Amino acid sequence: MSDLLTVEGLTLATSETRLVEDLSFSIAPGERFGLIGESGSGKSLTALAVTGLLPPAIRPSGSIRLGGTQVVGAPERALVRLRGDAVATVFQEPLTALDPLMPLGAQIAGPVRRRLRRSSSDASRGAVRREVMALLEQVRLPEPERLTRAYPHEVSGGQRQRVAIAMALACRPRLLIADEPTTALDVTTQAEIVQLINALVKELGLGLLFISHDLPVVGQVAERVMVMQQGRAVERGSTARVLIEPEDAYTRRLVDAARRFDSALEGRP
Ligand SMILES: Nc1ncnc2c1ncn2[C@@H]1O[C@H](COP(=O)(O)OP(=O)(O)OP(=O)(O)O)[C@@H](O)[C@H]1O
Repeated sequence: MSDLLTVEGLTLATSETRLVEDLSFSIAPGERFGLIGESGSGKSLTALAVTGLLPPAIRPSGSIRLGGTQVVGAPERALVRLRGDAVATVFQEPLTALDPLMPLGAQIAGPVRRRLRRSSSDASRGAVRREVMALLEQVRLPEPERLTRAYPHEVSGGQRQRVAIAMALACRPRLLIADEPTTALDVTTQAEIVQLINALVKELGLGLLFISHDLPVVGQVAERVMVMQQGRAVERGSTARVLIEPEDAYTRRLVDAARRFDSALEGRP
C-alpha cells in the first residue's frame, strides 16, 4: 500500500540558519507515528511544513508528498484543498483553533458545511446539524445540545480540546496531526484526550502524526517513532525498541530523564 505521507530530504531554513535538516520519514494509511524531541528541536515546524503553513520567512526544500500531492512549492489553492481533505491538525492550545466569539456548534458547522458543499452533498441546515451532533458524539462530549450553544470560555479545557478534535475530524482527513495536544491540560484530562485520539484514529483508520516532548505519552499512542534533536533525526524505530533500548545517546538521555521523573513521582530513589 502506498504511503499517506512521505517526507524526503526535508530541510527548513531561514536566510540565516537551517532549522530542520535532511529529514525523511513516512506514514502509511492507518499508521500511528510519533515525533519526539525537546523544545526547539523542529517538531512543530515539520508539522507546519506538511500542511504548507510555514511562516513566510522559512523556506522548505526537499519533498513532502501528502496523499499523492507534492506540498513543497505547491500553489496555495492546492494546499487549501489538501488541508480540507487529506490532513487536519489539532494544536496544543485549543483556544488557538477556536473563535472566542462564536458558539461551538457554529464553529464545528463551518468545516462540515464546506466539506458537504465540496462533495456536492446536501448542505442544508438540517444535514449540517445532524453531522455536528454526530461529531460531538464521536468525541464523547456529553450534553451536545448545550455544547452547541456554549462559547469556548464556557467549557473546560478538555472539552475545548474535544471540540477542536471534532473540528479536525469534520473535514474527514486521512491524516491527523496532533501537535502536543495534551500539553496544556491537567494530567487526568491529558490521559482522556490521549485515549480519545487513540480510539478515534483506530475507529476511523486514520494515519496519525503525534508530536510530543513527553515520551510516555508518545509510547501510549505511536507504533513507530522518530527522535529529533536540533532539527535532525537522531533515532527511529518501533516505539517499544526506542523507548526500552535506545541506541542514540540523546534518546538515552530523554528516556533516562522520563524514568527519573516517573520514579520521583512514585517516591522511588
Ligand atoms: N518564524 C520563525 N522564524 C525563525 N525561527 C523560527 C521560527 N519559528 C520557529 N523557529 C525556530 O525553529 C526551531 C524549531 O522550532 P519548533 O517550534 O519546530 O520546535 P519544537 O520542537 O516544536 O519545539 P516546541 O515543542 O517548543 O514547540 C527553534 O529554534 C525555533 O526558535
